[in-house]
Amino acid sequence: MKHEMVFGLHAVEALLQRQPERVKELWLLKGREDERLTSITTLATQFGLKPQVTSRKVLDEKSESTQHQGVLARCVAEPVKGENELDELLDRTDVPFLLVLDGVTDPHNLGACIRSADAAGVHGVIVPRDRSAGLGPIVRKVAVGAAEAVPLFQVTNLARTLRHLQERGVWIVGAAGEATHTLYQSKLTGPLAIAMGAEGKGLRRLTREVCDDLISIPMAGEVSSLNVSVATGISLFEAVRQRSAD
Ligand SMILES: C[S@@+](CC[C@H](N)C(=O)[O-])C[C@H]1O[C@@H](n2cnc3c(N)ncnc32)[C@H](O)[C@@H]1O
Repeated sequence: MKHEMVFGLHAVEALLQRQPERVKELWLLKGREDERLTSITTLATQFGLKPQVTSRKVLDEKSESTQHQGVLARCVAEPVKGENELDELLDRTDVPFLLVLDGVTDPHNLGACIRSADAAGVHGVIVPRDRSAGLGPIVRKVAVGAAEAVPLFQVTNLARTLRHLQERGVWIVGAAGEATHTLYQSKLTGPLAIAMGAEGKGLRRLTREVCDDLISIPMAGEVSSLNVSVATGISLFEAVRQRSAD
């Protein structure tokens, strides 16, 4: 059975709240006492887990990071969700609201996008299997628990998946700085997927061609583009605004 490390206060707490059965070992930093750690200890104890108190050096080594915030869990790796699980989500969701990330490779950006997706009420995030950061410990830590809440679907051929979404009635809107009309002029109600491009290259040509609509976020200053996680937050919350007024 494959295992993975999850660290960070929010990520480990969310894991214990949502999927405690996956957690096999839990380490806490010696000498660190605060409300959050107490809550994690209480949750762990409820599920029969005995946290091991250890030094910063051991936590750094085990997590291969210094960003663990004094909390580290070893857990059974989650099976990767793909096209079939995405179809199941569509079957059970009346008005799907999806986020597509076309090759976001920086785990901090992916984590921040998942965090915004959770806050906006997105039902699922879709990424290409080969050209994206996976759900590693940094992504989970940056997503502060959202990675345990919002499903991530890793698909083999993104353009094919987008066409399949269209066949199932989902409207695909791509965000691209050079689009001639803006996010605020676009219709973001109904079954919807918003597609964002990669940090360097933006949306790939095939992805762009599949989109039903391309929108830009107006830029007033000198720089030509926003960070992808910032653009994701702006786009998702414009959709939330339109969807709640609908
Ligand atoms: C850092 S940008 C990529 C910039 C890239 N040079 C390009 O030409 O698209 C990453 C992604 O964020 C989104 N984005 C950033 N700024 C945007 C804007 N002003 N309007 C629409 N989308 C934007 C797009 O999806 C873009 O592909």
